[in-house]
Amino acid sequence: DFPSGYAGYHNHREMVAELNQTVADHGSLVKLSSIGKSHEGRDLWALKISDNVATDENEPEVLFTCNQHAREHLTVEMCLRIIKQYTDGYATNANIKNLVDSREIWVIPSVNPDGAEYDIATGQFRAWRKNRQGQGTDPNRNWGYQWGCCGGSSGSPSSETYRGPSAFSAPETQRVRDFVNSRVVGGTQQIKTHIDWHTYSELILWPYGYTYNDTAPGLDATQANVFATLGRRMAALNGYTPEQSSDLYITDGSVNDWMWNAHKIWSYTFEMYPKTGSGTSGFYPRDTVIAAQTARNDSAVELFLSYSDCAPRIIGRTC
Ligand SMILES: NS(=O)(=O)N[C@@H](Cc1ccccc1)C(=O)O
Ligand SMILES: [Zn+2]
Repeated sequence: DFPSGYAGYHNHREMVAELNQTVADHGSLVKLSSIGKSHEGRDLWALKISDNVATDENEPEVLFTCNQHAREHLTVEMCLRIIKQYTDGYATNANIKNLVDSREIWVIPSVNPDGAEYDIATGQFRAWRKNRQGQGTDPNRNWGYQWGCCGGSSGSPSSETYRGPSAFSAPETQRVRDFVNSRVVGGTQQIKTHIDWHTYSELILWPYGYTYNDTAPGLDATQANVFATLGRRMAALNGYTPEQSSDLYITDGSVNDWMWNAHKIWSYTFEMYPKTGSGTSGFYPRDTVIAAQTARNDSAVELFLSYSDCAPRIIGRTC
């Protein structure tokens, strides 16, 4: 379990209990389902939030994924914050009610539960990043677009950025892939926008990560402008630094590149608090920061949801 000073973080059992409590408290707004199993057999939970939640309505869908990287425990708290905002807030906040009524919101609070549990299993943090297959695969180098193309990952199993033996070799990326693929209804991908939550550095990142170029096959200048404009608008609200992810460093096989190329989903990474840290200490802020550092993103998430029907509207275009 988490060491003292970190009890406010949810371990896997506590996270599942929180999801079940949300179903108990807001049964008409949420539907909890498993999209399958992790390598070690833990359920990968997805919570759907919407009015008429049992019906697949013709509404734009939004996906939030958290905890691809095991040690980035603050991101689980961020996904739980989004769930709380858009369920508890429904009855009292008109903006929240409008967004829940007009969208279908999917939240996957832990993509890598095996790694997250391994990181805390001894009661001392292990600074574990990857999943638990063999020496570990980095889920965020295992996605199937430009996998291993460009020096943005490692072929060495011991590496922190090991891409795996093949694209989608990790059960966890396979399950999220299959879920997203399943949201193609009548030939149209219903999920329009996505945020993948990470720590740390306080950044908002967008594709492509595999190339330094702003435009590349499947991503033209107008689309790059939409990514940057919406990214900058969100950064103005949470104080993070907005940039194309390759401005940070080249990555290949990241979730954002696949979401965009395979489905044209406007897919971002948010790197949360802290802005800087000494090595791995930055991954372990005490639980006293959880409330402020998750609520810090409330307005950026609200703006994101408001543009999720048509992100190009941010630059005055129609869909
Ligand atoms: N969370 S992190 O420290 O691992 N940083 C992320 C940053 C990142 C995320 C998405 C695309 C490119 C880069 C990573 O996957 O390397
Ligand atoms: Zn990460």
